[in-house]
Amino acid sequence: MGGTEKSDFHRISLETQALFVAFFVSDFIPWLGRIDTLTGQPARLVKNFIELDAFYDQVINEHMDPKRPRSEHEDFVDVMIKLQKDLNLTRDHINGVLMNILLAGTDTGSATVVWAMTELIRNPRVMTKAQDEVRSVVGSKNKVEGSDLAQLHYLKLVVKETFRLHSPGPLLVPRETIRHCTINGYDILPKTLVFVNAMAIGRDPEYWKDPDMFVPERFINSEVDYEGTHFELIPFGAGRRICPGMSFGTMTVELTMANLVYHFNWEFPSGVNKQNIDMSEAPGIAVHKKSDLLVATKTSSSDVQRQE
Ligand code: HEM
Repeated sequence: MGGTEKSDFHRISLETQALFVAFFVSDFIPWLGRIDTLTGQPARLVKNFIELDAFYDQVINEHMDPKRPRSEHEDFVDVMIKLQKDLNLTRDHINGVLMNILLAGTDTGSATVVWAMTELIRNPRVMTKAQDEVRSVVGSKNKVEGSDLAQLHYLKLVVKETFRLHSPGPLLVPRETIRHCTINGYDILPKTLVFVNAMAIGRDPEYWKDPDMFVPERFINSEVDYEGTHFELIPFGAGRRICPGMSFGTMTVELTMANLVYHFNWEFPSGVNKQNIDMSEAPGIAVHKKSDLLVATKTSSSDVQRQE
């Protein structure tokens, strides 16, 4: 993809994110749906989906062009085109997978990396421990690879603690009840739209000691994981709509974090410190840090090794 396409996609996906959390009167009072039409919300939705489809079409067309320069590795669009006949895939299938990966699979991971870096810089003890682990496992290889991840036990706890405290998709995907049920004494009628607040659950003092503290060690000797069976930690949801990209997403975050702490020493730039750093969240389907994380790098890992 060229530079222009990337920025085009960024613009379109920002609009998609905005639409996910936009206010539609008809969500609350269905018979007043005309107000949405008057404010132009449905037209905005349609325009956004047309733009998304056009973008995916362009990517697929480029991949089908026989004159396209071959890259060393196939990407997932190449693979799907190759498998199209064998698996009976239509263009809509490829388009749908592209949408899943590009919309559901990128923003969540990037938001997690920013929150994890923020917590590491606020907690130098944790940062040093993670750095020591990564640097001792990777040594002078100069790059953390996927195969190193199995040995990065502490780094994995750092990512897990980030998922608990900063669940990137805090309200999961909305559910609709199919029958009457009672939760905590509240009657929930059939066809009620239900939101599960994974972030609030991850910070619930009934289940977590010092819930607002960033302490990756809390998971040592704990059987709680985020794979959808321990309901106190559900950053990827649970049940049949659980995130299908959980392993891929976790691995991407772990690998990115491992390389960031391996290569650089990080600190706050002058004027910013643990007390005054802005930890507020921006509204959106994936919750990003509201203000950009400003950081300074001190030395690279190669400098560190040279000093040793
Ligand atoms: C750090 C990374 C990620 C996080 C935290 C995350 C989180 C979530 C959450 C909370 C849900 C809603 C689950 C529910 O309501 O029970 C979800 C759904 C989904 N995620 Fe992820 N996700 C991540 C990465 C990915 C990746 C890499 C992909 C694709 C390659 C992906 C694809 C999807 C899809 C397609 C759904 C909708 C599933 C459905 O509704 O049936 N996600 N994700």
